[in-house]
Amino acid sequence: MSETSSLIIGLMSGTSLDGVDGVLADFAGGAIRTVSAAFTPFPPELRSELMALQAASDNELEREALAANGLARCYADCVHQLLPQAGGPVAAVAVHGQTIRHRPELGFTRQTNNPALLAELSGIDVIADFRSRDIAAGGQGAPLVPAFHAAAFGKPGGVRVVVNIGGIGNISILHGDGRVSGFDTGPGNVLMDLWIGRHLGKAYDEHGAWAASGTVHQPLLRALLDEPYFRQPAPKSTGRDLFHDGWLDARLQGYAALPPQDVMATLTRLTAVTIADAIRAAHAGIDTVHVCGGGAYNATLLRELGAALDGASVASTAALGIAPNRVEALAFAWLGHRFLQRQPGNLPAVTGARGPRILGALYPA
Ligand SMILES: Nc1ncnc2c1ncn2[C@@H]1O[C@H](COP(=O)(O)OP(=O)(O)OP(=O)(O)O)[C@@H](O)[C@H]1O
Ligand SMILES: CC(=O)N[C@H]1[C@@H]2OC[C@@H](O2)[C@@H](O)[C@@H]1O[C@H](C)C(=O)O
Repeated sequence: MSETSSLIIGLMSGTSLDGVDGVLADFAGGAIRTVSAAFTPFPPELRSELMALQAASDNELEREALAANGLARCYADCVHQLLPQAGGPVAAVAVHGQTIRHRPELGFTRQTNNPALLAELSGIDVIADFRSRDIAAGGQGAPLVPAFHAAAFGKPGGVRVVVNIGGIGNISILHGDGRVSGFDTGPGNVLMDLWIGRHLGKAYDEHGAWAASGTVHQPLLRALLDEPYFRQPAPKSTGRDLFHDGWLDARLQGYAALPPQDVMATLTRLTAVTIADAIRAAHAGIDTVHVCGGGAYNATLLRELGAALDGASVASTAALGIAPNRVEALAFAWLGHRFLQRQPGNLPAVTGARGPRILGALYPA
């Protein structure tokens, strides 16, 4: 480990399963600064294997180990894209891994990865496995980004709301007195991606154009909203363990005649209203929300979110200085920085853990 370097690389591959977002960050003097960013898409075979590993399947122990090796190679590619901009030693690579199971109620979460191989391929200390200590302390192990949102976006004396819309959605309410609340709201893009993939063979609905061509179907929306997770009190977190194709297909029974673009419009509305309801329940009278994650590029979704919040203004985190597609990777760089300082990374008020804990495990170079 380079004790003197303030540079840390953060790597995030999230529930959308599109690839690896990486940032090279500089934490010198207590600042949080992005030096450069990179994206490494997953090779198609790795993506489909990671997708298959989201549910129980044949010979999954061996297949998971092989996928972890493939992932580590993708992470190493992303690190090698970022290193030329470092201009000096990098203290550590902080890597999330790929969630393939998230079952805090059973006492585990699994972010597959081979951090030892990444340390070998990069020659840099690797910090991995950020969620399991929080779960060991009775927490959800997620969401972890609210602590980073508070550090990067908090506004003393005023309330800020940050919404991450990745595969899953999660909110952070940053209160003016320093208190932070937050939880996973439910589906972000995961159901929309699934639906457009099935009908148009596309990875996602570019700018929400397809959804905008359809009409929201109220009975289907009510059927989708009739999911106990939405009413469950925080702390709570979720993932593809709940929101997968089987979940959607069960609720679509009886709606086979609906035009697919109407289903898309309804799924987009579902994401917007579940996020808006969660924000309203956590704090009344919000006039602005800041969105990050890939959903920030879906104009229809942002319009729906503003409407569901009674006309509140919806901006991207770019307005606060960090591009929406960089926030999560930067959050993991920050969590790596906390680990190196032996500072807690979790917020017990968010995850429900018994107390603050240092998150992560070190694989020396
Ligand atoms: N131009 C765009 N138009 C519409 N949607 C987009 C656009 N760009 C990205 N997205 C959406 O954002 C998703 C990727 O978001 P992101 O990378 O934040 O997710 P993630 O980090 O994998 O998920 P999570 O935060 O749940 O772990 C894509 O799958 C797509 O649905
Ligand atoms: C178990 C897991 O990987 N959860 C992810 C997922 O993607 C969004 C949401 O669900 C959030 O809970 C979390 O990611 C972010 C980075 C978090 O921990 O805050």
